[in-house]
Amino acid sequence: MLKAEPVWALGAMSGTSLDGVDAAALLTDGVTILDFGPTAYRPYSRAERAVIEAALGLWPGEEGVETAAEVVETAHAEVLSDLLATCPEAVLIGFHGQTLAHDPQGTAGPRRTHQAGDGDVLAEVLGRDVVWDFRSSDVELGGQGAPLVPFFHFACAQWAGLDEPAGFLNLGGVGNVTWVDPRAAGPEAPGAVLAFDTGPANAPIDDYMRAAFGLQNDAGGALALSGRVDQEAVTRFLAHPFFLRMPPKSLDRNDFHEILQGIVAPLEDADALATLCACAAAAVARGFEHFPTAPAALFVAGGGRHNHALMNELGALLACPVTPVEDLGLDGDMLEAQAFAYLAVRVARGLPTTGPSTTGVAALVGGGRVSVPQGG
Ligand SMILES: Nc1ncnc2c1ncn2[C@@H]1O[C@H](COP(=O)(O)OP(=O)(O)OP(=O)(O)O)[C@@H](O)[C@H]1O
Ligand SMILES: CC(=O)N[C@H]1[C@@H]2OC[C@@H](O2)[C@@H](O)[C@@H]1O[C@H](C)C(=O)O
Repeated sequence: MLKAEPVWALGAMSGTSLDGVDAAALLTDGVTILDFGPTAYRPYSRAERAVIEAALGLWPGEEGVETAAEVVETAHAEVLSDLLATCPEAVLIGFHGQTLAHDPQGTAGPRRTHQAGDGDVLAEVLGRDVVWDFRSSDVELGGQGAPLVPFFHFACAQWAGLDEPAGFLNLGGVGNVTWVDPRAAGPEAPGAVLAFDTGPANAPIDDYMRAAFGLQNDAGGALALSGRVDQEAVTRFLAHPFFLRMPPKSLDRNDFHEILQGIVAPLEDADALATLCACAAAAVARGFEHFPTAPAALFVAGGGRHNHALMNELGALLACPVTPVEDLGLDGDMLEAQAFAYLAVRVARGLPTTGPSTTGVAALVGGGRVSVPQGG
């Protein structure tokens, strides 16, 4: 087990938007953020993305999973060895892997979650201890297995010197939000955080752009900004049973695929995109109803903060200021990668990574397996 001294760790995240791997270095003792280090990004090629996409919804042992895992491992080995070259002092690596399937409710079989990529392989290639499989034990113990970033959001709030409750929103493929009270003693203290997935965010927007135009995304939300929101469709979207559930709650990438397909089908392109942005923002606003107190501000990370239509919708719906996490001095493209560096150190120190207020697990849980390089 690591001592309580700060160490440099690397973290890597391959998110639900399937765009690529984010990696970042962090100096931490697993409680406090002491410094942010270099970052790196490695996009998936079209062919790699297609392999991963074909494996979405699959569980270990099913055909296609092994090939997807190899793509994930190769991309991570590349980006993490580049990052190690710029931060050789890193002693530990947090490796999330790629979620292929997530069913913590057990709606289609046993309750389970599946992240592709083997930590043993990366430990061997990179010559460092690798912490991975962060979600399984939480799900086995009755939790949602997601979101995992909330304890790091708490550390970010303290690092930024916030002194009243605030929200941290991640707009990735899926959205997740953390209400944080930075005055609490630590992230695991009662009342420190409340977190849950909010709903779909960029994934349906990207899927639409790919199908309609062969593009990766609606850059800056430009097309959505020229469209008109179908408010009646947003109301239909909000009738989805997910919004009736109390947190904790989490989502798989395509959980809203069918309903959103139905919503956009009759609309013109620009109106469809404007409506998808309005749905993502309305889902966040619904989430606010669960917060213990009104947050002083909502700080937004993830690629969706670059989508001005989405950010405008959020600003219009929420009573508090909505701003990118850059306003706190944080890097909104790397927050999740940094979170997995932070969580890796917590695992190595035997500290919990999730709890009743983040995943709904009955007690605090330290998720994650540690792979040690052979002979290391
Ligand atoms: N300039 C931009 N304009 C619009 N959308 C953007 C822009 N830049 C990135 N995005 C979108 O942001 C997403 C990537 O963000 P991010 O890396 O935060 O997601 P992720 O980590 O893959 O997903 P998740 O957090 O759900 O796991 C993609 O859907 C991408 O299309
Ligand atoms: C199962 C899974 O991989 N969920 C992702 C996804 O992407 C955003 C949201 O849904 C969040 O719950 C989670 O990722 C972040 C890193 C988390 O666990 O905090």
